[in-house]
Amino acid sequence: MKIGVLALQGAFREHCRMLEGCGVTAAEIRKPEELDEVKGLIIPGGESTTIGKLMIEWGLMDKIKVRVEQKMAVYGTCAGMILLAKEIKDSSQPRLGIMDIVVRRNAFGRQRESFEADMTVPEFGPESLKAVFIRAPYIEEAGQDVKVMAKVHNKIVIARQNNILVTAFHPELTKDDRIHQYFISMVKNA
Ligand SMILES: NC(=O)CC[C@H](N)C(=O)O
Repeated sequence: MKIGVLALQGAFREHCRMLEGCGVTAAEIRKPEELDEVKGLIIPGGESTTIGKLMIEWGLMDKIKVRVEQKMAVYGTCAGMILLAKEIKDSSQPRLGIMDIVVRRNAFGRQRESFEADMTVPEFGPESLKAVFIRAPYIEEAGQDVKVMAKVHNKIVIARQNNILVTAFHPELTKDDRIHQYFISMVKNA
């Protein structure tokens, strides 16, 4: 099975490494036609304004939307989560806008530019998940069809809406591959 990682800007190499470690072939995606060869897509962390602009410039914005509507599984990390959100607080930046969530960018405040936190994810069992947050957003509101999977400091940081998964943090920067394993099972069942 082949999963794509949007490789325009940001932490895409780390996601590829993580997927390969899970026994899946990872493909860096830069052109719309490369999407035809993958069953799922990861949108990495980085700078959401830059990634959004490049998605339009490279002709990927509409094609990704159509593929997700056709049930391709997609997983957005941090900036990737921002790009999937229907509403971004105080911003009109380009986005896919396909998940029923309201996000706030750089939301944990200045002292919390970057931090680690442990969280419980009921789907993953009792062992807590350590996560790295870097100028992270959080989900301020989630629609009816959105399943909240974990919170940190009482803010939503993992959520799923059908074939769309998002995390406010960067699991590709840790050794714990449970989020990637979970996404791979979403791709298999899509
Ligand atoms: N680690 C990240 O992806 C940071 C996201 C970045 N702060 C943004 O708003 O796009």
